[in-house]
Amino acid sequence: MAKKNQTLGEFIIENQSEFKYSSGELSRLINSIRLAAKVVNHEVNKAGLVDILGAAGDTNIQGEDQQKLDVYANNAFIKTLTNREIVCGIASEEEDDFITIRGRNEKNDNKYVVLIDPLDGSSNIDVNVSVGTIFSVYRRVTPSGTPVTIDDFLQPGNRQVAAGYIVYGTSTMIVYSTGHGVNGFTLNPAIGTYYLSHPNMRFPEDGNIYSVNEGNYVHFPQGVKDYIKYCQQEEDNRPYTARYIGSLVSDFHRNMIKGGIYIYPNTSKDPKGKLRLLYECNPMAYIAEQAGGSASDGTTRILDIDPTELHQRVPFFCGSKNMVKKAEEFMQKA
Ligand SMILES: O=P(O)(O)OC[C@H]1O[C@](O)(COP(=O)(O)O)[C@@H](O)[C@@H]1O
Ligand SMILES: [Mg+2]
Ligand SMILES: [Mg+2]
Repeated sequence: MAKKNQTLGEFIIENQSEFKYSSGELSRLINSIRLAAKVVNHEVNKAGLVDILGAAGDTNIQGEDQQKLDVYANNAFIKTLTNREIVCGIASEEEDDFITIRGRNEKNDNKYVVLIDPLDGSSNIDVNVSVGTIFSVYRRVTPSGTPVTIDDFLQPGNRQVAAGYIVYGTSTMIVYSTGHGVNGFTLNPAIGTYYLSHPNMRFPEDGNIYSVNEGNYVHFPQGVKDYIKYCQQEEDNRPYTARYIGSLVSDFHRNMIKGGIYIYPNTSKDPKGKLRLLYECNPMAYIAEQAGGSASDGTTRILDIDPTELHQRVPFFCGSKNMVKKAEEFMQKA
């Protein structure tokens, strides 16, 4: 049973046996993410003082200008996971292709692959608005000891064994699940320890917050336009409140605590949407469902989508169960 203010380290050890394949490997993996998150948090917190603001000068495979903090966070997570010899492969928003991790003597019998969005909400880095990191963990499908292949990464979200995010905001938190509910841990920066501050997090079934970039309204599908009109009507407990931080992790986190829906639909500009299935939508959908919420692409459950590409994009509707259901009804009707 999760005890409030338990440290993350204690929680990981205590709950290890809950995990079907428990061999300590997944615990060590979560511990590595905890460590890398502290390294990144340290840099984020003094972003204005050190040369970490602004663009790094390169573009990633998505055609986006990489920010210096994107690159820093990417290196921090890859280095930590590689050095601790805890995974056999890593895929990242900031890497064109997946990385094969070769352990000692070129043999790697680690069982897990990790997919990460090292820095989520990059457009907010330079303006001191909260950003995050998102991670997703799978057991490999190829034989242990052999180099990973793309098949180890292109698995549907319902096969995740763990997922979570770090939010670097007014406080720094790790929120994750290994399939037994969602727990949130807050970092005490003075001593560098995470404490269980939000045990058993649950999405309220209903909410009154909607998060969507209405600046793209004219490009939205009719169903989304109709749903936004519905949110703005004077009726029942509406109009809802519009809140959009522009960092998926932060918008999701607020909506999970208060009740709400986040929508990044396909648009006439981006027919497949903007967010990436493997390291943004799958892990957030996993957390949402573990917390009693739901996530779809407007019709199909996100976790049931069979991935075909490492950086593929999907429309994303995620949050309080009844709000997502209502938005899907508008998408079907349109
Ligand atoms: O500026 P827009 O088009 O509203 O997009 C904001 C969305 O894009 C993202 O920044 C994409 O993530 P990255 O910053 O990791 O590329 C989300 O965090 C956010 O919700
Ligand atoms: Mg992102
Ligand atoms: Mg990112």
